[in-house]
Amino acid sequence: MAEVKLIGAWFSPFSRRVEMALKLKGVEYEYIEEDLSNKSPLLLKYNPIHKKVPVLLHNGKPIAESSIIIEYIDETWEGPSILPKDPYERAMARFWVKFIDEKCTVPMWKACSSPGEEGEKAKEEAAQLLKFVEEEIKDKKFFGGDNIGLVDISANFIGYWFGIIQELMGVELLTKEKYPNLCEWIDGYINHSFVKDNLPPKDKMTEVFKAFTQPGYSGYKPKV
Ligand SMILES: N[C@@H](CCC(=O)N[C@@H](CS)C(=O)NCC(=O)O)C(=O)O
Repeated sequence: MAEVKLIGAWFSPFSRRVEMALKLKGVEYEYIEEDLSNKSPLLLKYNPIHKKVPVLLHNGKPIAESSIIIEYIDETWEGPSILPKDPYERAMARFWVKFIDEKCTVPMWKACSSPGEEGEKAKEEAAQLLKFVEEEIKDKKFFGGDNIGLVDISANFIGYWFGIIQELMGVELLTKEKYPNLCEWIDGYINHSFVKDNLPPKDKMTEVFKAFTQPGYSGYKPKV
């Protein structure tokens, strides 16, 4: 039997994406929790370039970068498709994942965490970028159509993590009034039985974000 291991961090939206993909396909795997404030020789050996989680090990061979891992999982195991079959739809799914990862996440994070002018600028930028995502989801149940797919899994920061940060920091950016479609997607997404079971508990996540904001905190913190 194939041996599948995942090096991850429980609080990481990127790790959770991969866990969701493995579970969607029904792949059995061993989970190895990484301490990002004191990286293990295992992580450094298998992801020497980025030194980040997640890393998937399949029969001892490593794959890094969550989007690449998810595509690998989709191509390797049978079960519900994570990427659309149609080449155009597949290209567009990749486009939205890239857009969310490379354009949206940092301003969203800064909108909540940066003080003063930088924070205000980030809020404006994030608000505009989220409008594109709002347009894309429109009246679809999921980005993947009727079923959860690549973009849904990959938008888990928007769907879950961001809500916790907003609440903690008292920011009201992604609201029902301004983003009704996206908020409806969030409701459907986080309450979907499969997703619900694959998200870190809100109170534990809040503690992590609280710790990041403490003066003198020296543990792992996302670099933006
Ligand atoms: N582009 C990467 C991002 C992964 C990532 O940022 N992982 C964070 C945890 S949320 C990490 O391992 N950070 C360690 C570091 O920056 O040193 C992916 O999609 O897998």
